[in-house]
Amino acid sequence: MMTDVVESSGSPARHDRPEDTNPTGAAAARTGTDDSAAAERIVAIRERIDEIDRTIIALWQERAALSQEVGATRMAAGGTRLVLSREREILERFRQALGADGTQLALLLLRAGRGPL
Ligand SMILES: O=C(O)C(=O)C[C@]1(C(=O)O)C=C[C@@H](O)C=C1
Repeated sequence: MMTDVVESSGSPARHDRPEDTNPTGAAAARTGTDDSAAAERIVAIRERIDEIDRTIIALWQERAALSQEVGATRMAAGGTRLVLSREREILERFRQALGADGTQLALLLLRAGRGPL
C-alpha cells in the first residue's frame, strides 16, 4: 500500500512501502534507514558533507569580505560601487559551470559582497 512520508526537504513524497516496514529504530531516526550497513555508509558520507559545508561557509565569508574590500577601495578612490561588466562575467562563469542554479548562486554571492541592489 502507498504511504505518505514527509522527507527532510519538507515536501511530501510517496513510496511503495507497507506501513509496518517503515524504519522506526534509533538508526532510522538519524539516517532514515534501519539497515545497519546503509546507515554506517550514510554516517560516513555525512561527515564529508559536513566538512564540505564548513569549507563553503568559510569561503563564502572570505569572498564577501574581499568583495567588500574591493568596493571600499574603489569608492575611496572615487570609483563606482559596482562594476556590472565584472558581475556579468561572474554570472556567466557560474551559469556555464552549474546551469540555472549557478546563476542563482552567483547572484547570492554577489549580493553577499556588495549588498542588495
Ligand atoms: O570585482 C570587483 O570589482 C568587485 O567589486 C567585486 C564584485 C564581486 O563580488 O565579485 C562585487 C561588486 C562588483 O559589482 C563586481 C564584483
